[in-house]
Amino acid sequence: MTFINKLRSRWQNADTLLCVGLDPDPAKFPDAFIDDEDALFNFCRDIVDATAEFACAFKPQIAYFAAHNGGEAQLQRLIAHINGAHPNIPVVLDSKRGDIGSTAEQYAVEAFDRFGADAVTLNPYMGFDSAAPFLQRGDRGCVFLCHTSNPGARDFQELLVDGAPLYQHVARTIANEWNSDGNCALVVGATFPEELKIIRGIVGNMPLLIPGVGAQGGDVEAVVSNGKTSDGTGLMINSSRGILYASSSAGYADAAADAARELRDAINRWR
Ligand SMILES: O=C(O)c1cc(=O)[nH]c(=O)n1[C@@H]1O[C@H](COP(=O)(O)O)[C@@H](O)[C@H]1O
Repeated sequence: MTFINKLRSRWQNADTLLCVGLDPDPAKFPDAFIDDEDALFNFCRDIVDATAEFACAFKPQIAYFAAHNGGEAQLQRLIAHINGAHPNIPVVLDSKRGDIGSTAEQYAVEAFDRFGADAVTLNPYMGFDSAAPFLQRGDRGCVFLCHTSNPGARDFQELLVDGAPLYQHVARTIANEWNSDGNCALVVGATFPEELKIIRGIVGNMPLLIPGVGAQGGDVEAVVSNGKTSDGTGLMINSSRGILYASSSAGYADAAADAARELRDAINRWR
């Protein structure tokens, strides 16, 4: 099944728009993981299994694994675990790739074949040929940065180009020219709800990945009201730290499940 169809099925069947972000930081782990060589995998597996029923997608962030010796092997095991134990939940590998075509081909193999992800986050700055190796894998999703959640998003993304902010050109070009196989999605920060509304107006029903609720201060009501499609879907609203580190005690997995349920419910109130 394609990434987009898997995501749409999950939205419908599990009634959730919550994306659980997997950004494992050993400094924040419960004490039980102190001498555990597989702590990245074991901690994330516990979080995945506890939160799966509330998730429309999982989003592992590659830097949190690649920063550690042996971490990428644990990321590989983690995605294999999700694909095996929770096969209806798509995995978005957050690696924000983008390079000349020949190198991008290797990054596509990394995301889709080595790691087995359903979708990958991509930086569109280098243009169409840098995206083509990913776009050509029509069954997999290409999630392009459009208007990011951080304060520096304004530095380039809001610069006026031919009378319109650059992020609007990105949204329009991807929706009208890069999405011929229907496998594109965009990243829009929860911290920019007005821009989210404009982007939704440009891209129709295209899925949007929305990071920035919780720790970064984005407002759930504004995100859902401004970002949802007419059928009340269209969004993967991500929370990482707010779920992973809901508790550092022995009950961390139950606390993560409670945090995921609460955010799923808060999102559903505004759909
Ligand atoms: O592509 C992303 O996922 C992303 C884009 C963006 O604009 N802002 C952003 O925070 N992210 C990622 O989303 C996650 C947010 O984590 P929390 O702020 O802890 O929920 C991190 O993995 C970030 O790398």
